[in-house]
Amino acid sequence: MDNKVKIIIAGPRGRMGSEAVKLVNTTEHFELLAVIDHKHEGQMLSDLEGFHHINNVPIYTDLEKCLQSTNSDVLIDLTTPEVGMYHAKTALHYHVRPVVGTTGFTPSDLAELERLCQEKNLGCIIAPNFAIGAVLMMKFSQIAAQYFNDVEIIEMHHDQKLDAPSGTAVKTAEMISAVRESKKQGHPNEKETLAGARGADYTGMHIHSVRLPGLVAHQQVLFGSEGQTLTIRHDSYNRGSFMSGVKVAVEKVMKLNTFVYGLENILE
Ligand SMILES: NC(=O)c1ccc[n+]([C@@H]2O[C@H](COP(=O)([O-])OP(=O)(O)OC[C@H]3O[C@@H](n4cnc5c(N)ncnc54)[C@H](O)[C@@H]3O)[C@@H](O)[C@H]2O)c1
Ligand SMILES: O=C(O)C1=N[C@H](C(=O)O)CCC1
Repeated sequence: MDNKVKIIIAGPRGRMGSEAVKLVNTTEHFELLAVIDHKHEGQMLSDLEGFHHINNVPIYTDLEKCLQSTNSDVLIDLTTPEVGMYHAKTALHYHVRPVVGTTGFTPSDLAELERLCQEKNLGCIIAPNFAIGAVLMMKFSQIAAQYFNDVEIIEMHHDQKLDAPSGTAVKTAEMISAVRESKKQGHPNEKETLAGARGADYTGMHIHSVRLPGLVAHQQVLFGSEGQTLTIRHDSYNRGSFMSGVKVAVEKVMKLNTFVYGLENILE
């Protein structure tokens, strides 16, 4: 019996999932037991392009079947919102701790997962952004919002992203609104002559989503008051930037029996 954390990764061929496979495969105290894909059932990961060097990792298309056949500790999910929600719930039912980077969950999805964690007395981490710099950007923005009531969030991502606004932008807005008095920003009589010009409205602050090829994941939070502005900005230039956060989350979730939403809640 070894002390390695036994891990399943859902979405191994994706931009994030393939980095996570690399991380787990090169971390001594982690062991990749299996992966969940929506195809290639019955094949081995080593059969697939880019993974020839990774031995003894079966591919399942059905998470339940995988959980019944393996003795795993943690499920890392990097898929899509609907799939991620199903995976997180299924993992908890099988007493496996989810670490979810997938974004696009609704508040009721999060509440449901929190309830399930309580019922099962199990840890689960939902992290809209695993990059330490992004977590700091959110924390610094929360501090700044205590002094600046007017704020706009501009998030910029690659054009293959499915959800808008990004999970990071939503989390930033939530953290800011926890300390900011709700305020409808801009001129009281402002009118959009082109629908959407002012972006999404979150308790009166605005969120703008940019999608362009060439981008990875970027966000700036702009504050303004009399005669001054403050801009807090974070840039992820590659998916490697998220991996130290994934590693910490996997390690921490093993010691948790509660639901955690946001990496800021587990960083020391
Ligand atoms: N938390 C973070 O730090 C962070 C960072 C980057 C991306 N993300 C999020 O992670 C998710 C994935 O992003 P990406 O850029 O890697 O996307 P991607 O499209 O490159 O990868 C998603 C993968 O999920 C797989 N998939 C779809 N349905 C599946 C199913 N039923 N079973 C198994 N696999 C399935 C797809 O085949 C694909 O390979 C998105 O929600 C994104 O917003 C989070
Ligand atoms: O590439 C993505 O997709 C990203 N999604 C997360 C979000 O929605 O905030 C984190 C950054 C990258």
